[in-house]
Amino acid sequence: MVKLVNAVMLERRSWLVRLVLSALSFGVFLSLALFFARQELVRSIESAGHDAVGRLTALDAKVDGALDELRAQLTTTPCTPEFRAQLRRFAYRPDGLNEFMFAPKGAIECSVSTGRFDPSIDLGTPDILPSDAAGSAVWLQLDLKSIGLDGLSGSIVLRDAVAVVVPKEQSEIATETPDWLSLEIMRRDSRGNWWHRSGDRGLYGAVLAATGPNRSGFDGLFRRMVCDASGSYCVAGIADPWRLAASQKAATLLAVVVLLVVSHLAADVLRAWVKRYCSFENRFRRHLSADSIICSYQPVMDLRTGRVTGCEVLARWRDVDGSIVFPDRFIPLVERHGLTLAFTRAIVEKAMNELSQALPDDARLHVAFNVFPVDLSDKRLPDVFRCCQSMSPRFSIIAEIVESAAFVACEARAQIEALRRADVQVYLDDFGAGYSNIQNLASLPIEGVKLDRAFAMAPDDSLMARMLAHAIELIHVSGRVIVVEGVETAGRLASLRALGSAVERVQGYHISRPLPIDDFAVFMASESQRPASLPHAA
Ligand SMILES: Nc1nc2c(ncn2[C@@H]2O[C@@H]3COP(=O)(O)O[C@H]4[C@@H](O)[C@H](n5cnc6c(=O)[nH]c(N)nc65)O[C@@H]4COP(=O)(O)O[C@H]3[C@H]2O)c(=O)[nH]1
Repeated sequence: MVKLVNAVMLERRSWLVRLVLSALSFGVFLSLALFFARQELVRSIESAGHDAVGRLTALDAKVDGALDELRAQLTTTPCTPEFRAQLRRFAYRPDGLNEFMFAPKGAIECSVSTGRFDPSIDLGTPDILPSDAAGSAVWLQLDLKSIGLDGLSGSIVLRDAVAVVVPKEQSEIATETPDWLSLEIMRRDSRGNWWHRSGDRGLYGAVLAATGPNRSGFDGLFRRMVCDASGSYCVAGIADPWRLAASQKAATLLAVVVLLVVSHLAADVLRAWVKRYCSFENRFRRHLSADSIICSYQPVMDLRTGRVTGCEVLARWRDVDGSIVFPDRFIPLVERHGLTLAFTRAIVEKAMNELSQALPDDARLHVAFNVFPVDLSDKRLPDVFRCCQSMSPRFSIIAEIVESAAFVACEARAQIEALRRADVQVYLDDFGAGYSNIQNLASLPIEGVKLDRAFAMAPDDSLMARMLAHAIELIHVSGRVIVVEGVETAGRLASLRALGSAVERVQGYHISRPLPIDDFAVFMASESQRPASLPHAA
C-alpha cells in the first residue's frame, strides 16, 4: 500500500498505478454488486419459498374443507348408486378436486370415476398419519392407475372414511420458476419425518447440510430454507448466480461494462484523492504538533575566545514515516497557513525545555531563534518568549529577524523595542542577501547582525569572498555585534580571525553541524573540558 501511495505521489508508472487502482475499484464495485445481487437472489428464494408454502397450506385447507363439507352432505348408505350420485355432484365443483372416494381405514370401496371396487383397494399404511383423531391421513406420490385413473399421479387424503385425490399438479412448484432457481417442497408428518412433495429431490438435504454447523466454504451458490409457521412445510431453495448471468448474457455484459467504466472513473478520483490527502502539505498540516516538531541546535562560537557560547535553534519536522524534513520544505507551509506565531511558540517552548534539562545549571548560553517576517507586525510576538524570562541569566535569548518584502521599518522598530523590553535581543539575519537595507541597519534598535552564509561559504578567490571583509567592516561601523555564519573550513575561520576583533561570533559546519539535543549536550560537555586558550579546531 505504501508503495502504491508513493507511486501515486511521484506520478511514477502512471499506467501501472491507474491499472492497479482501477483493479482495486473494480474489486470494490464488483463486491458491492455481488452483495446486492446476493440480497436479491436470497430474496427471490425466500419469496418463491413463501409462495410455495402458502399455496400448499391453502391447498391443505381446501382439501380438508372439501372433505368436511362432503361428509356432511353424504346422507345415504355408502357406495349405493345414490351415494355415488352424491359424490359425483360434489366432484363437479370447479375447485380442481374431482375424484372422491369412500375408503374406510384406507380401503377404497367406491369412487366417483370407477364406481364400486370389488374387492376394495387397500392403500396400506399412510405416508403421513393423522395428527389426531380428526386429522387426515395422506398417501403421497401414488400412481393412480390402480384406482382407475390411468396416466395420473397424485396424493390421496383420507378424512373419516371419505378420501379425495389431490392431483400432482396441484402441489407442484409454480411452473414459472426460473432455471437458475431450484426448489424442493417438503412436508413433515406428526412423527417428525420429512416427505418430499415436489421440486428437485435431495435439495432439502443439501441445503440443510450446507447451512448447518458443518458447512463448508462458499461455493458460489446461495441457499435458503423457508418454513411455514407450524413447521409442516419447508421449502429448500438454491439460487445459482452463474446460471442467472448466463441466462441474462446481454444484461450481464452491460453490467460488466458499466462496472469497468465506473471503476476507471473511480480510479481517477481515488488517485486525485490519494495525491491530495497524502501530499506533503496535507500531511504536514494534519500531523503538525509539538511532538512532531524537532529542535536542532547549531553551536555558535565566540571567535575571540574560541569557546562555544551560544546556539541557533533550527526547526525540523518528523514526517509520519519517521523521516526528518528540513525547513526549506515546511517553513513556506507554516507561513501559507498562518501558523507562524504558534510554530515559533512551539519551537521556543520545546527548545527552552530541552536546553534547561540537558545542560548543566551553570551553563550560560545565547540561544537564537528565527522569527517569521510576518510576525514582525503581530503584537503577540514578545509574548512567545515569555517562558524564557524565568531562565535568565542561564540563557540569553536572541530573535533573528529577516528583512522581507513586507518589512515595514516603523512596525519593525516598535516590535524590536517590545522584544527588547521582554529581554530578547534582536539580530538582523541573512544580512547581505534578499531585502537587506543599509538604512535599516543604521536606524533599527538591533543588537547584532548575522551575515548571510553566502559570504563565508564563497570560494576563496570569488567576488563574494572578497566582499566578506567589506561587509564586516560596514556592519562593524554600525556598532552591532557581528555573527558570520556558513564557516565551513579552517581556512575561512583563520581568515576571519585575521580580520581582528570586528567579528564577534562564528557559526558553520566547521564548528559543528546542527545537532539533536543529546548530541548538543555532549558537544557542550566536551567544550567545557577544552582549555580556553585552545582555539576551536582552527
Ligand atoms: N551549507 C551550510 N549551511 C550552514 C552552515 N552553517 C549553518 N548552515 C545552515 O544555515 C541555516 C541557518 O539558518 P538560517 O539562516 O536562519 O535559515 C533558516 C531559517 O531561515 C529557516 N528556519 C529554520 N528553523 C526555523 C524556525 O524555527 N523558525 C523560522 N521562522 N525559520 C526557521 O530555515 C532556514 C534554513 O535552516 P537550515 O536548513 O536548518 O539551515 C541552517 C543551517 O543548517 C554551513 O557551514 N554550511
